[in-house]
Amino acid sequence: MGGEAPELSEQERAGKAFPVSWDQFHRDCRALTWRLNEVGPFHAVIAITRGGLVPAAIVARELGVRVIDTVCIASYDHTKQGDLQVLKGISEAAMKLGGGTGKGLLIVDDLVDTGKTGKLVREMLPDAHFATVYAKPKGRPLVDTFITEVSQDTWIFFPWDTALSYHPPLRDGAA
Ligand SMILES: O=P(O)(O)OC[C@H]1O[C@H](OP(=O)(O)OP(=O)(O)O)[C@H](O)[C@@H]1O
Ligand SMILES: O=c1[nH]c(=O)c2nc[nH]c2[nH]1
Ligand SMILES: [Mg+2]
Repeated sequence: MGGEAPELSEQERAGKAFPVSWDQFHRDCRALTWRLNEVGPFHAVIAITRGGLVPAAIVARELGVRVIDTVCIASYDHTKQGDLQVLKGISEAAMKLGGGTGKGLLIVDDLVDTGKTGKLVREMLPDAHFATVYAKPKGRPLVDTFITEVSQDTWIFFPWDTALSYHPPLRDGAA
């Protein structure tokens, strides 16, 4: 008997699902921009890839920012977080625009969860403004501006990771 219990993924631990449609995501990004418009102007947007690319494009479009750079970080293998890997750092040109500390730069990501990714980027650009569309409680203190908070035990499903599929009715045999 015995044997080790299988390690649960973030999603299995999370349990609750929060699916987000393209329409909802676009609206939430626009709402984020309304808040950011009070804080800017910004010299450039720094998208944390890959999840930050879509909100960064929408926010930059609304704010009229044309300089967009990326910091490429990977940590989740599907729903399980491993070590953070910086695959590409911030470009020299963007660093220069932020005076070396990120002043006047806007970092954008889709969400903060544990806050590990956000913390790493904040260390690279301590004076930048950090915005995410969604925030979970553990990562929330790292973010300057966000739109919706979801509980730590919720998994957010983004429209680029999902597809429409059949859902059986609640009552057995009702199909
Ligand atoms: O606050 P944390 O616990 O660090 O998690 C948040 C990060 O995790 C996801 O990225 P992921 O590493 O899965 O890569 P992706 O953006 O390429 O999907 C998400 O887009 C955030 O960047
Ligand atoms: O699609 C995702 N949904 C989440 O809730 C999450 N947390 C970390 N990384 C995540 N990716
Ligand atoms: Mg990401």
